[in-house]
Parts: sequence; C-alpha cells; structure tokens
Amino acid sequence: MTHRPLWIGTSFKMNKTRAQSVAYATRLRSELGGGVPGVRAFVIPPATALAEVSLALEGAPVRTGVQNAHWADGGAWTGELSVPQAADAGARIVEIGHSERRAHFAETDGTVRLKVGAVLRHGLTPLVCCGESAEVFARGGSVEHVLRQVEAAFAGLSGTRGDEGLGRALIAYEPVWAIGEHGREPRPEDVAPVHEALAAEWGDRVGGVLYGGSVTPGNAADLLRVPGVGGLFVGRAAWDVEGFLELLRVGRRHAGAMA
Ligand SMILES: O=C(CO)COP(=O)(O)O
Repeated sequence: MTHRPLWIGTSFKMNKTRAQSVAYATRLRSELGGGVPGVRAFVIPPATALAEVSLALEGAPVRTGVQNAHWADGGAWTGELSVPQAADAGARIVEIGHSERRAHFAETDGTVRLKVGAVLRHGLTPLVCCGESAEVFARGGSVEHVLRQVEAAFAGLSGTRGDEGLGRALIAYEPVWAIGEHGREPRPEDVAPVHEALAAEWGDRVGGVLYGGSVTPGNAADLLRVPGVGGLFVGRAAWDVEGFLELLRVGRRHAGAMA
C-alpha cells in the first residue's frame, strides 16, 4: 500500500516582520536540503513577507501560502488581496475559513465556498479550515458540525484525488477549543471521530486532511497516528524555526514507519 505524503505546515498568523520571516525561511532552506522524505512542508507568512519568503524558498522543498484571499480577481475591495495577487507573490496554497476569520471577520460558509472556487480556478491549493466550538464538542455535535462546514465549502465541486479540481484541496480540522494560547491540548481520542468521518466522506476526494490546534513536537506523533490524519497545521509550536524542524522530523519518522 502506498501512502500519501504528509502535509506539515505553519501559519505565522499576524506575527513576524519581513526580516524575521526571511531569516526563518533561509534557515529552513539550509536545514532541509533536498527535502524531508514522505513530507510536504509549507509556510504561510504574513502577506507583507510572502514575496520575499517565496523568493528565499524558490526551488526549495517548501511551498508558501497566504492566510486569506478574496474570491474576486480584482476590483474595488479595499483591504483585500486576490488569488492572482497571492499567486504573483509566490503563494501555492491559500488558507480559507480559519476559525479566527470566521469569528472576527465575518467569514461564512458562503464566502468560504466562493474563495475555494477562486483558488481552484487559478490552479492553487485551497487549505480549508473547519472545526467546532467547545460548546458543540461538549454536546457531542462535532462530526455533524464539521461535515456540514466541509460540505458547504465544496458544494457543487467534483473531482477525485489527484484530479485538477477538488482533488488538489486540503482540509484542516482545527477544533476551535484546541487553537491558540487559550486552547486545550487534544487527546487523540477527542479528535478521532471527526477524522474518521472526514476520511470516510472526503478522504478519496481531496488531497489530504490535516489536524491543527495545540500541536507540539511532544504530541505530534500521537496525533499523526489518529486514523485519517494526513498531516499537521501548526501555529505557536512552529513559529520558532527549530520547532518547525522538530515537527518535520516527527513527520519523517512517522512517514518512514508507515512506508
Ligand atoms: O490555528 C492554528 C493553525 O492554523 C493552530 O494554532 P496553534 O498551533 O497555535 O494552536
């Protein structure tokens, strides 16, 4: 049985200057050399640093991405960034629908769907974030909630894994209760039911399903062993490049054990 590569990446969120971002990318490049066997690494810096980080990583085995993009190709949308602009700055991945954007910037299932369409139309990879609140988790509604979000994100799209369309998309399951400094570190059994459901429903149709939320080098191996988890999407633990490198080593060991 062949295994798909693990996707392991980080978003810097609203952190780091251009110089800090480029220093991170430069160190990553020199450490990774030809790449990490079995792992696809990606870095999503702030938009101000995207072009320079993409240049610093040109030809290196690390993709870059953008944290958000508009669905229109251009126009009077003050403060926004289009998918073609992100691509022009080197992005190959476009993060869509992170819970912080849903909570604070009125991102809805409807805008997520529009953005997925734009990203696929331009040949980039949408990284669609989904996840339930602590309240929904507590009442046992996680699976239903997440499946509904993902169904809405991909409504009307078709394709199979490896195809040009939906098959390129990535899903990041990030329970809201697990994200960030106030988040709770998940036990593998907390997130297993959603991953099982996502694998059953979407596993053969998309490029991969990642887990995100309080991932650390200490819990990464256990989370990668949850059936259906095809990678990790990391915040705080990867903001120091040494932390990201450690997570990539965990990924390499996991991929090696699965080979
Ligand atoms: O939101 C996340 C990645 O998008 C996860 O953040 P943390 O790893 O800091 O919990």
